[in-house]
Amino acid sequence: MAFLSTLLGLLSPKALVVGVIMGLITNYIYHRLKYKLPPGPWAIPLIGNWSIYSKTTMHREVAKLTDTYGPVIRIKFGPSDMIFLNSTEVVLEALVKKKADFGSRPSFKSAEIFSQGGKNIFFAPYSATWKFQKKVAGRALRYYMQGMQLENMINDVCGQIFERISKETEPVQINKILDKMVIHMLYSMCFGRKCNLEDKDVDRILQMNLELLDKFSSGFLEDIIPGMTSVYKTERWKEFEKITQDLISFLEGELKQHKDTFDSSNIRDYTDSILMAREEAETEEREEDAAMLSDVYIVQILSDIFFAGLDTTRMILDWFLSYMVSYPEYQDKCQEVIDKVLGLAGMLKAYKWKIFSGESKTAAVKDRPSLCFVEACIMETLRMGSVTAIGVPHSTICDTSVGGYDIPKGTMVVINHWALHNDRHYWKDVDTFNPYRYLTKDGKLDAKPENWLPFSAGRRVCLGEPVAKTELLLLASNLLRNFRFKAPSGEKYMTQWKCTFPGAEVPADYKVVVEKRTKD
Ligand code: HEM
Repeated sequence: MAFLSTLLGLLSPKALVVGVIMGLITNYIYHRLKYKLPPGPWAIPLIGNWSIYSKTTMHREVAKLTDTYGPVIRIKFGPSDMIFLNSTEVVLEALVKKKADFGSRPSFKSAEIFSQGGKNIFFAPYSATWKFQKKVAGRALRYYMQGMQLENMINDVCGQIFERISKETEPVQINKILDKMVIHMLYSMCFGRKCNLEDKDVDRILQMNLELLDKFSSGFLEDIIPGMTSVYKTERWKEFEKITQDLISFLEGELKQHKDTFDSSNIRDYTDSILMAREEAETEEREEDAAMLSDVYIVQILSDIFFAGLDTTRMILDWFLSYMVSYPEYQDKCQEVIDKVLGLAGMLKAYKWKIFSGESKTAAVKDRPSLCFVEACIMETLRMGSVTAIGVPHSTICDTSVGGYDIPKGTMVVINHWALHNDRHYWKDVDTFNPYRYLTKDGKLDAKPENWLPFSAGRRVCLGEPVAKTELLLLASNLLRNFRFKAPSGEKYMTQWKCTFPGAEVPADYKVVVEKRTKD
């Protein structure tokens, strides 16, 4: 009886609160004594450094702190640690030298919903399934890039979009047209459809994606408070779940159509390439591999390619054109190089002619070595136009260290690409757009600068890097070959930036005058 009353006494609310607080304090002291954690600014208990992590410009805020704290900085995200790596030295130590230590992803409730429980590549924890999926997805992309499929698809999309651009007689907000161009390109690539600008399904997907960014990219309380969605679902959360489910249903529909018409002797697109990998695993009785390519995993691989490629590519193209308008001398130089390689033929005629004759007068992969100046402009755009300023957060799979500090297992680690790309000690005239940074004296591409890391590095390096670089070069070359982009008359245009969601800088709204360079 006395034992029971003691136990009940221990469980009284007052005792519970005291117990929890004591537990937290003990855990905090243990943590601080066991680990030499990186330094960082003072944080409000439990809430953390709200004034930093709630800002869309947190990459710039944290970069400012490096003078005080050095390149490894600890920010409190709610009650959890968030470690920012702000120099190439510590980024490469973590991602390349320490190999898998920093190779996982933190778990967020919203990411879990989007990835159907971590089944995509983007948000998946470091695991055998993630490794296998990344390998299969990478092989399928390489397969797709062989031969003429990619070029044909880009030429088809350019042909149709350019016809539309050429009708613009007033200053136009070009990013809307670029968005359409990129979504049609990805749609053709993933699902093999010939580009049709009137296709309402494609517009709907773009709209849903923009809505997701617009309404939800500011983040969720549900990601900070564990278990919140099990107790209460806000209207905002329910709306997020609905749009996400609509996007997943769209991908499921495409997968079903492909399964129904799949023919391994005729691989039509990226979806077929992944289905082919599954068929191979089944034929060779690799049951575990086939299970990792079940329908839900394939849907998520498609989601990776579609959505990881969409925003990054359309935003970088937007930056590219804004820099071409701000620096007309570089636009001139690009056009001189492009004209030399491709000749100055009739634009729309060239596309029609190509369709009839089967020959191409548009930018091709084989032209790449001759288009170094355009590629250097794209590299500089990727440095200055910070569309993935804080990349995708990493998480540690074991107790490890970086820059002389301990990083406990399960800590969130952020790569501050913006800090690397805007390091005044590394880049001369850091705020000036200068493609010559990447070129040798004789105009060839030089070795990649150490601080240039837009696609990240190591185990989690961007899966789409090779395809993104090729697409961007071909799209940019085709655009500049056919049009001259200018600031509306009399205006001196200089690129300004704004942040649409945390870590994603895009050009502030601008309009351009489009002049056709070629005759119809
Ligand atoms: C301008 C274009 C692009 C940029 C700047 C970019 C940048 C990035 C960055 C910074 C990451 C995070 C890497 C890390 O965690 O350290 C990433 C991851 C990823 N990207 Fe890209 N990306 C681009 C285009 C693409 C395209 C076109 C695709 C698909 C074809 C793609 C697919 C992915 C995937 C699947 C991941 C996750 C990789 C993993 O978690 O293992 N990206 N990208």
